[in-house]
Amino acid sequence: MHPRNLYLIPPDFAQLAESYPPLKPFIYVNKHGQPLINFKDAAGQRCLTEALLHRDFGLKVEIPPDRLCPAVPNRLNYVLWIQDILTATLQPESTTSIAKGIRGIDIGTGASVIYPLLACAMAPNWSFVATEIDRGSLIAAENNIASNGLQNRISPVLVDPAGPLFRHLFEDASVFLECDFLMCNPPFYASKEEISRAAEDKEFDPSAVCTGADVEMITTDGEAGFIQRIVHESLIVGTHCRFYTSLLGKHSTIATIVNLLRSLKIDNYGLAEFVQGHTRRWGIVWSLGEERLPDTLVRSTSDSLHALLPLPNTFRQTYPSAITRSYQVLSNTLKGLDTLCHELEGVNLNQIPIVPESYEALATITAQENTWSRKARRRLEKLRKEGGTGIQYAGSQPSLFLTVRCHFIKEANSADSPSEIYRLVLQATWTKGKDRDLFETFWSHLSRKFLDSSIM
Ligand SMILES: C[S@@+](CC[C@H](N)C(=O)[O-])C[C@H]1O[C@@H](n2cnc3c(N)ncnc32)[C@H](O)[C@@H]1O
Repeated sequence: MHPRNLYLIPPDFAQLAESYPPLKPFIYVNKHGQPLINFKDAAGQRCLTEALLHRDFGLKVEIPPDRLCPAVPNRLNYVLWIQDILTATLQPESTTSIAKGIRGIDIGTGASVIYPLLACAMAPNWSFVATEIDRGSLIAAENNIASNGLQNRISPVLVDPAGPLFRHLFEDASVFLECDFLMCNPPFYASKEEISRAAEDKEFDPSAVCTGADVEMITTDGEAGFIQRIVHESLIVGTHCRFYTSLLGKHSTIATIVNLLRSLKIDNYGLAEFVQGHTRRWGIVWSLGEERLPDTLVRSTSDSLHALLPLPNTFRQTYPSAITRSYQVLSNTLKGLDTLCHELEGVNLNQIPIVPESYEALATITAQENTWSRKARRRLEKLRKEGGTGIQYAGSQPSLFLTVRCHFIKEANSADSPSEIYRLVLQATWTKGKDRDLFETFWSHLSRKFLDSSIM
């Protein structure tokens, strides 16, 4: 579960019913005296969702009995993950700054409008376009939006099931031209037969009754086909949307979508795993822009995803603590690459500081091109000898953005020296750019300089 999920500790149902009395009839006490809810009772499930949204988010929501009842804790995992992605990549110069607000699209919002309502309840500057093909669900969604006074922040849109999923929204200036993210909890199945098979295999939520109507659960090409359509439309919309995301309910879908992204040369993607009780879901995100996603958010540690993960955006190397000159090595290396822009914070050390863990040198670096390879340095040298002033980059955008951090970590030493020693950690994080080779060659150059200094 997401570490910021309110439901890391399961709710006390008796207390919840006190704050939302309509829940009381659905509570029973088990033989250990524990108040519980029967998740196989659809009315009880619905009332629980309404109670949690009411007590924890101040939302008034009515879910029609014949439509999908969303489980709040797992819907919250997905919203929190998107919040993390946006927080980690929000650039001051971003076209959709905090002042303008965060704008998202929810594909297939359902009667509960669960994602837009949760997100808007948590963040006052978020707004949504929420699409739906089912007129009944859309009417219920409109009522839920109005009950919460969110008509000016959530715009429900009825879309044609045979038409595009979202690309047309970008052609219609009355909706919007730019957005920060797209999210979707797609229909899982390709047919009724698949639903029956999944029920036999107990693939989904074995402990809860599924309240979804066919229109909500079934789509012609199934979950994978639906997300493939999102990928193909994202190629058309491009960077008008910063991050495309989707929830995945089937493990087999992950490889299908990752392979599609790889075949389209989209390397800026990531995967997360959300575990909630018996339910396991995955999140996929990709971007056609330059903002690189932090490994902590998109390189899930789950073994089952290992082969499908993107390449890392952070490299780390440790060195003997003898490199007290880390700041100096970093500073000299950066100065030596004269066309590179950098800002360096930290202090020059002559010895290991008294509190080594508190030491940190930080550099923010941008580069227009490779000035560190042997070939590039020879070229610059030649230009200089010919009397030129070096390469002029006036007005051109940097192609590489990264941060470098040096700090110390404590390590218990081996038996021959029981005392604790410190090692220096050099870490580089790629934050923006399209050219992985530029980042990786810079890292090789920098880490080699540190290695050379540690053996001197
Ligand atoms: C699994 S439900 C998710 C509902 C809600 N977002 C939630 O998480 O509880 C999928 C939803 O997508 C809708 N849907 C199916 N095809 C769609 C399409 N082409 N465009 C927009 N919505 C669609 C269904 O009607 C349904 O409401």
